[in-house]
Amino acid sequence: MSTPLLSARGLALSYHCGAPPVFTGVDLAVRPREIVALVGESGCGKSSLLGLLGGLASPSAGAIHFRGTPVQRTPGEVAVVFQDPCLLPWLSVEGNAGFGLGFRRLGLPRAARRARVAAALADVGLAEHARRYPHQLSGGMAQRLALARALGRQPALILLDEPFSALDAITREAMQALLTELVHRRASAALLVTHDIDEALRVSDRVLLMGGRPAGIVGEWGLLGVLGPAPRARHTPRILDLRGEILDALTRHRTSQVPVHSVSARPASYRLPLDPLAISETP
Ligand SMILES: Nc1ncnc2c1ncn2[C@@H]1O[C@H](COP(=O)(O)OP(=O)(O)OP(=O)(O)O)[C@@H](O)[C@H]1O
Repeated sequence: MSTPLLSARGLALSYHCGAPPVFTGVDLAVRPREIVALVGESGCGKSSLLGLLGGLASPSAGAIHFRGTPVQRTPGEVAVVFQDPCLLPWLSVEGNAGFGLGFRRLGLPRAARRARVAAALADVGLAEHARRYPHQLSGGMAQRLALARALGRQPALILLDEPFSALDAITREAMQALLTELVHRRASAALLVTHDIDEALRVSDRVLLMGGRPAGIVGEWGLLGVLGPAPRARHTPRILDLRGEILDALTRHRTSQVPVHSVSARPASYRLPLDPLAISETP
């Protein structure tokens, strides 16, 4: 098996000295060309874990390795995409896509920067909107631009924190297909934090479930051999079985005390809400 691009061993995080840890003992790995989905109940620590992996905070314990080497700072080969596209309103689409590429430490000549931005905007279908400004974009376009900004760095690994959760269902599916296509074509890898088990089953090669208190990785499902390559059709019988399995595991490893109603009587056509545990059973 190939060396993981990114791996974590025994990661723990407490936000304050003496506070109970949000998670402990987290081991995970993301391999080249792999899309891994991280799912779990709201508040269990998914974003906090992604923040550690993306270098936005330091762990209380444990180690992060990149290409097998321990790292203190997240390398430039890792890019992060947040739920909020975080665009700079005074910069054009082109300017936002290239933001950061001009940093001196990257040493990128102007022509190379322009080529990267053009390629990234073409990849996400925004080439013809390069001169627009963020207020002239739809939510889906803004999210594609955030993805283009990450792609411009030509990352080996993209960390995504619920990047599509604010989009309508059709745009979300288009973005999911785009993400899988880009990861496969650019031979990179992705770790996707999502509330949405359907999304995890549609786009990922492997699902990790975070849960418990303090949280940890409590379940893992390899999808590639079972469901074939992503993106996948919705609601095939095997996907529905797996969705039930993951939801049951999620319920067993709950973090919070939000009441949960029976999941067994749910019809096959039941549509998961964004937070699968915030279920109010209307007849
Ligand atoms: N900066 C912070 N300071 C203190 N506590 C924090 C901070 N950020 C998050 N937390 C706490 O850490 C826990 C995990 O939060 P986190 O946002 O990582 O969960 P999550 O699984 O991503 O949630 P959601 O799915 O709702 O986004 C929560 O109890 C939260 O209140």
